[in-house]
Amino acid sequence: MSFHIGAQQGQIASRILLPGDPLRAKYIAQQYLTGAVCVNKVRGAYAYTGTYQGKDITVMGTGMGMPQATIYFTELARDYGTKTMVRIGTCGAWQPDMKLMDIVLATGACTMSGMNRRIFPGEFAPIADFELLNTAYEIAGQKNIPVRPGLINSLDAFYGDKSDVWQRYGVVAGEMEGAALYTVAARYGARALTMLSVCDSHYSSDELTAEQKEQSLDTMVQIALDTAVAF
Ligand SMILES: O=P(O)(O)O[C@H]1O[C@H](CO)[C@@H](O)[C@H]1O
Ligand SMILES: O=c1cc[nH]c(=O)[nH]1
Repeated sequence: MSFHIGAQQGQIASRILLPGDPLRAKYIAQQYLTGAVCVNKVRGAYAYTGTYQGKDITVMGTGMGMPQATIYFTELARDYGTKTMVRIGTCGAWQPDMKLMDIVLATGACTMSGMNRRIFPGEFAPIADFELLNTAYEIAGQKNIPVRPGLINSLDAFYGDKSDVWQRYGVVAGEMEGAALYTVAARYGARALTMLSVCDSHYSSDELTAEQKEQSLDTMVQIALDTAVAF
């Protein structure tokens, strides 16, 4: 057990998928994992461990925002020795040519979050692990699934006032955890990637429902599973 996770040592796999939504984790475990066992229920941050293509894998919900998610990222890497961490989140589209369900591979994460300055004593540049990123890109290509590699912005405030400066600098999406994942992974020697599915847009009123965010992100999930078990 760690301070916030009830799983015993050995019950968390070295590779893990990390949705924000714990019910997305439950859906993925039920749909894709063989022999899935729920290994954490503390605070509703459900974690399930099973196998995919014969390899151990865990999927765990980390909640919304960097203060909460950072607790889980840290305890998973530091206390359970997790080495391959793939966030599978939702995001807002920040470029006009993007639509619902488009998949982003976050090459790096801009952030103005206080969290990153508290984890690292300065201005760390949070970037994806290149091999993980490249593997996800290649797997998507093999499946003929278009993906958009690019910079994201990890925000503290979902409802903050928006500036268009990020869009002008080519940032493709906004979400709330990726920068912290990349920084924590660097701190503990894990590899990390953030993959995102577009659930709303700056340029239209289209948005996914809660149920769709839970149970219809299969295209991204399948790329993430195939990527994670390559490590
Ligand atoms: O769908 P998840 O993975 O939670 O990701 C995004 O959705 C939440 C906000 O609606 C934030 O956690 C944001 O990062
Ligand atoms: O616009 C959005 C959509 C999902 N998650 C975010 O953080 N922002």
